[in-house]
Amino acid sequence: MKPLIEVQQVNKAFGGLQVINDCSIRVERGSITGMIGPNGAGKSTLFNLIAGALTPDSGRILLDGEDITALSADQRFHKGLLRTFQIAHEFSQMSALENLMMVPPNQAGENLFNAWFKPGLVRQQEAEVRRRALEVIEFVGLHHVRNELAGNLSGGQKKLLELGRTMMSDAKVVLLDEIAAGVNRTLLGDLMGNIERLNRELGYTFLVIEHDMDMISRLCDPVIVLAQGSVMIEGNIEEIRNNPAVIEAYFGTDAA
Ligand SMILES: Nc1ncnc2c1ncn2[C@@H]1O[C@H](COP(=O)(O)OP(=O)(O)OP(=O)(O)O)[C@@H](O)[C@H]1O
Repeated sequence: MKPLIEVQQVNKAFGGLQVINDCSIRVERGSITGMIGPNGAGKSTLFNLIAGALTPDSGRILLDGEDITALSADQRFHKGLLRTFQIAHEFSQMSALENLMMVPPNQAGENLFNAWFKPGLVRQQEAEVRRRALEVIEFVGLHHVRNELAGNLSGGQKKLLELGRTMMSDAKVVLLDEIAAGVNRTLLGDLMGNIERLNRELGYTFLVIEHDMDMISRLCDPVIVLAQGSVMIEGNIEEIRNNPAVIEAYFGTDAA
């Protein structure tokens, strides 16, 4: 079967610095693929290249077999390639529920033609969006704070809300960039449980960059280790943990 994401021999330099170096990865449909690597290995740069925030100097990026290298981040989003973003400042003054209701693209309410000529349709679609937002907020465990301003939520609750926002659109694959950072262990447990359920029950595919090894061990298979802009090794977490080259890349040659 075709991989959902395929990065083929991608290169990216900033000035004279070759940050991504003939890098090829595959993210299989239905997987939660982890990506780890030492600081500066190029993980965030690779995410930006996949999401469309950066353009590669050479190489191709495919989504479900289609070459998306020339598409903008927005066009990739509409094809179901989503990335969690921090809640933007302008949304912090809206309730958690309203934040979810803002997400769906192609809302009929934004279409002037529909607003003038099909007001019934707009009301019907708004009701549908609200129903879905209520389901999603229940799913991510934030029903009790649905009317709180997003800006007043704790760090961990904001991450759950970000995950909820990705669920409001039709995602094929979700890129998660260090979502464990700054989240307390209880909420992190909820977050991981929700990612597992999205994967198992709803068929979401994930690509996860994470420094938190507990999270990588619990969720991810396979795990890709990136070093100096290319793949050092890929395998399950045990293979990664026991690989001497990985130990050296993380801890230096003195590591026992
Ligand atoms: N826009 C940019 N301009 C110049 N250099 C950049 C730019 N973005 C990243 N770099 C450099 O590219 C290298 C890789 O950075 P990147 O953030 O992709 O690594 P990372 O693996 O995500 O690191 P970390 O784990 O610390 O987040 C670093 O040396 C960084 O300084």
